[in-house]
Amino acid sequence: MARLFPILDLSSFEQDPAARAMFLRDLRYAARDVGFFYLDGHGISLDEIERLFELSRQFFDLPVQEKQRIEMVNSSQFRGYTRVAGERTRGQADWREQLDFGIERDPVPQNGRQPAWTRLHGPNQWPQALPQLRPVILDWQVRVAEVAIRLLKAFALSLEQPEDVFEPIYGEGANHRMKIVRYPGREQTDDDQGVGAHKDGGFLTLLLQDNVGGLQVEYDGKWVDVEPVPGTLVVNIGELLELASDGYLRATLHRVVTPSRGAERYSVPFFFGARLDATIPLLNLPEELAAEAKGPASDPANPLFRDVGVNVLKSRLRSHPDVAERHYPDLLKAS
Ligand SMILES: O=C(O)CCC(=O)C(=O)O
Ligand SMILES: [Fe+2]
Repeated sequence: MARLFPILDLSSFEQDPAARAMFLRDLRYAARDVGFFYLDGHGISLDEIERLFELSRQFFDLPVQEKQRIEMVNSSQFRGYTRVAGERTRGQADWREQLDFGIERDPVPQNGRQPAWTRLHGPNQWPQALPQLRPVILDWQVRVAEVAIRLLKAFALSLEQPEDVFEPIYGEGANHRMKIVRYPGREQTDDDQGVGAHKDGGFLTLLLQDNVGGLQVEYDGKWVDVEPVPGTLVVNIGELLELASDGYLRATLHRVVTPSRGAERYSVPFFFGARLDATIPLLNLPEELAAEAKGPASDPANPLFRDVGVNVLKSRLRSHPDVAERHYPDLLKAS
């Protein structure tokens, strides 16, 4: 049976013109028809992958008090630890624990005149009890951001745009977020919802999953398993790339089902986003592609803004109401 989610080899994009043309064609179909595919040939080694999983396991094995010392609610940048059921998707608790990171930088001093999203810049929270985690995460951020940029260039070409058409969104300080995630097994909950059905809000998501399985994508009205393929990253399109391509590229609904009894699942989603001060470009597609573009999906419950910072802050406030209440009460009052 043909695979619904193809495996694309990014290294063939950097080879001879024939291999490159084939890669671009496959990429366009994969991203348009299902919006999900596996990426191989990305240059990240199995050792790097294993090291990251090993440190994730060590982090989640820490005593709960250690994890709570860096709870996300301490951070106006939405960085840090979220306990099981601490995050919500469409109002329902997600049965997973996670540690969120963004770009490590100083906060922007506030004088009340900057846009609210400037408060999203700032430091991460690192676990004191596991100092080895920090260099591994910082390294992963660099490695995967590079892959995302190579891939965005390929997306641009596959849409018959100049290779650097997305440069304004990632040049000089792209913005991204990532997290390490643990889904506990069925013996700890009756709930199926590891994470509820959603689309990703950024540009591109590059996900590392272990070999347990549970990620599902909605295709043709059914939920289809994204089986683990060792060494690959699972790539999916975010809503802002869908918006930029006038719906030619699809942001697809996906979810994670709670692992079976006695199992647990680890994953590392990396959300490549645009600079917070960017405005999403609207691509001018050639006629034959424009004819196939469906227009971005519009969901009245989830309006999309072309101003990236506004969009990112909107979705962070919605996912983490405790952070919103502690650090953004001014915005909650206004809305
Ligand atoms: O853990 C996964 O496999 C996917 C998680 C996910 O979709 C997300 O965090 O946006
Ligand atoms: Fe997702």
